[in-house]
Amino acid sequence: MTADAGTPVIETQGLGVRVGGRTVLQDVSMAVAANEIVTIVGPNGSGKSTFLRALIGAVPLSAGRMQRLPGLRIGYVPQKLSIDAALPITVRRFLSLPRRVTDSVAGEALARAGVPELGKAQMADLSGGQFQRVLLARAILERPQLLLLDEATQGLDQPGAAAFYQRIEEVRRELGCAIIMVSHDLHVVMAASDRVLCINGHICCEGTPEVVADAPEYRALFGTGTKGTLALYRHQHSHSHDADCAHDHQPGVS
Ligand SMILES: Nc1ncnc2c1ncn2[C@@H]1O[C@H](COP(=O)(O)OP(=O)(O)OP(=O)(O)O)[C@@H](O)[C@H]1O
Repeated sequence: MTADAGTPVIETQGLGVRVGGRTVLQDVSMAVAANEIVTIVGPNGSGKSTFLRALIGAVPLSAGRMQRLPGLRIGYVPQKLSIDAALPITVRRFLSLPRRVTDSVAGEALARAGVPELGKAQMADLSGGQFQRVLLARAILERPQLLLLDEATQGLDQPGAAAFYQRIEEVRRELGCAIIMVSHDLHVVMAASDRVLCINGHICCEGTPEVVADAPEYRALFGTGTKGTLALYRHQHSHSHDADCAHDHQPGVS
């Protein structure tokens, strides 16, 4: 099914998640419309990956509600996926795990991900950028209505990351899907996003990239110059939190 523009494909109200007895996320309310690209930024350990995992149903909610379009097809590119280098497996076979797909479906997904030539390559032989493209191809095999990407450009150099995000825009255009992505490549991602959510256990601020870049809460986290990644690790958190927000606010903690 397709979503009307304006109908959220996914929505959370007062979402809370506890992991290992700690509140990792609280009171997260957001909605993402069809065809929208939303980026989630926040310091290490602020709950970004946990939020994506909650959206796909991999971690239970401890509070609040989540609503998805009925039968919503979701594609997910995880932050890490390790494949045993000793295990010979081609890209084509990898795309058929865990569910077998036809050659035409696999070929179309690889083409959309920008790596049509890689079907016969061994997974272990791929470069970091090629590997990420193959993960993207796997996530879009079933033409998702919502695509979630968790730091999909980790380990790529800046041109590689920029090319990847450009491809994401094309995928959005071709499939008409909504996209939620977590990224540390602030400057690149901010340009590619319709909306940014800044999360630190809760939503600190949100809006268009321009609005968020100017928000005091964002500046408290990332510094006044958008020097991107470096500022992220110099996390100086100044605004107050509710007592139940157990995030420890240590820079560099993941
Ligand atoms: N399986 C788990 N068991 C215990 N604690 C966890 C687990 N998963 C996440 N956490 C904790 O939850 C908090 C949020 O983690 P999460 O991975 O969501 O943060 P993040 O914002 O994605 O961080 P990063 O930018 O480093 O990837 C962290 O304090 C982390 O230690």
